[in-house]
Amino acid sequence: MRAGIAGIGFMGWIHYLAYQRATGAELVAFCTRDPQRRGGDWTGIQGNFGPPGKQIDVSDLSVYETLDEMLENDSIDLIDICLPVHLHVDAVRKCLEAGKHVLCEKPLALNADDAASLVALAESKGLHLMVAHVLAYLPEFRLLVDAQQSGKYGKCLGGRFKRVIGPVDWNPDFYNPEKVGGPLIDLHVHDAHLLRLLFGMPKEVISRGRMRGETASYFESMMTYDDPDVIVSVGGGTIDQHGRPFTHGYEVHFERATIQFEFAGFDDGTELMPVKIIHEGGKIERPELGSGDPADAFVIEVQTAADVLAGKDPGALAGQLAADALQICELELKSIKSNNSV
Ligand SMILES: NC(=O)C1=CN([C@@H]2O[C@H](COP(=O)(O)OP(=O)(O)OC[C@H]3O[C@@H](n4cnc5c(N)ncnc54)[C@H](OP(=O)(O)O)[C@@H]3O)[C@@H](O)[C@H]2O)C=CC1
Ligand SMILES: O=C1CO[C@H](CO)[C@@H](O)[C@@H]1O
Repeated sequence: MRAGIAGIGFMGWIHYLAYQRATGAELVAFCTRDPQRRGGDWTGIQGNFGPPGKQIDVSDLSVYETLDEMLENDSIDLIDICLPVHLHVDAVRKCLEAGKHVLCEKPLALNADDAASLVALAESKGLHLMVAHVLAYLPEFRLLVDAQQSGKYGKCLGGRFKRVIGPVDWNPDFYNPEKVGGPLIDLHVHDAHLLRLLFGMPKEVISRGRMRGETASYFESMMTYDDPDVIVSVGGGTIDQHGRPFTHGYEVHFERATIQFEFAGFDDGTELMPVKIIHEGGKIERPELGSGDPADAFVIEVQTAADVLAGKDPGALAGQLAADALQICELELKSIKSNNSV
């Protein structure tokens, strides 16, 4: 698979690093508005994980200022979209119209209708639209999906999930529904996608939350499914207190095992309650889960995209799952706003 990255920011850099390590997925091009970055100076990029950006060798890469120019390169199979979310819909549409497969960073769009229209467009063109929902490739979360799919611990009966951050002062548009969509669409969508993978679409959603403008800033949701035994609660959002770390975690129970995990990224270091699988009968297993570097999951992600172009099932990357995840977030917002279950 020959790929071109659109947008060189935090995710553009992480995806670039992933292509350096992936097999079968080759980065051949990128586009950026920034002349310095077109010259390979990617210093100054720094996200909340991964190494800082550095000078890269662009001699073997085709470099463009705009996506339109990059789309004229017939040798590119797939465009890897690492642009801000408010640009995703136009960018994905353009790529599909130009006959390119797409791997788009999460969330696919700012709302479920736009996401569904992109999925339909890809289908009508016979192209793959994949969404880089990375959680399903992080080993701490992957093992839940694998256990659910293999049925090795019996039915997945439910769980509690959380994903919370401190104040978002790095992005003034964070709570703007036209730009980022607040924590529901930017952050919680990771869990909505995971829940969709584990449990399907909920039958009923009951959410309560604190609003900030048109979007929820902090919320708790209960979800029920066709199977009355399955009970899920999920919470998240922003706590506006400086120093409050990013945290995520879960406790998920199956018929024959319970799995627990917690992570906190404090300013002065990370703290972890590593994954534990508590088996029926009480045996506690502490599985070895790779290097702990989240960047590894992006290598698997681009490698999986290449496998999809070679004929494999898209699995967690399927565009429809990303559209469903946005629909779950919208159901939660609707429940919060109406003070009713939906
Ligand atoms: N999976 C994950 O863990 C994460 C996913 N994300 C997702 O990745 C996507 C990109 O986020 P992130 O990399 O953090 O964002 P950044 O702001 O760091 O990078 C986005 C890049 O898009 C380009 N761009 C082009 N047009 C515009 C425009 N009009 N306004 C702003 N930027 C523009 C810029 O690159 P240039 O100057 O080269 O054109 C910019 O650097 C989002 O969808 C986000 O939700 C983000 C963080 C983590
Ligand atoms: O997906 C993401 C990971 O978490 C970040 C917050 O810490 C989000 O802003 C980002 O979009």
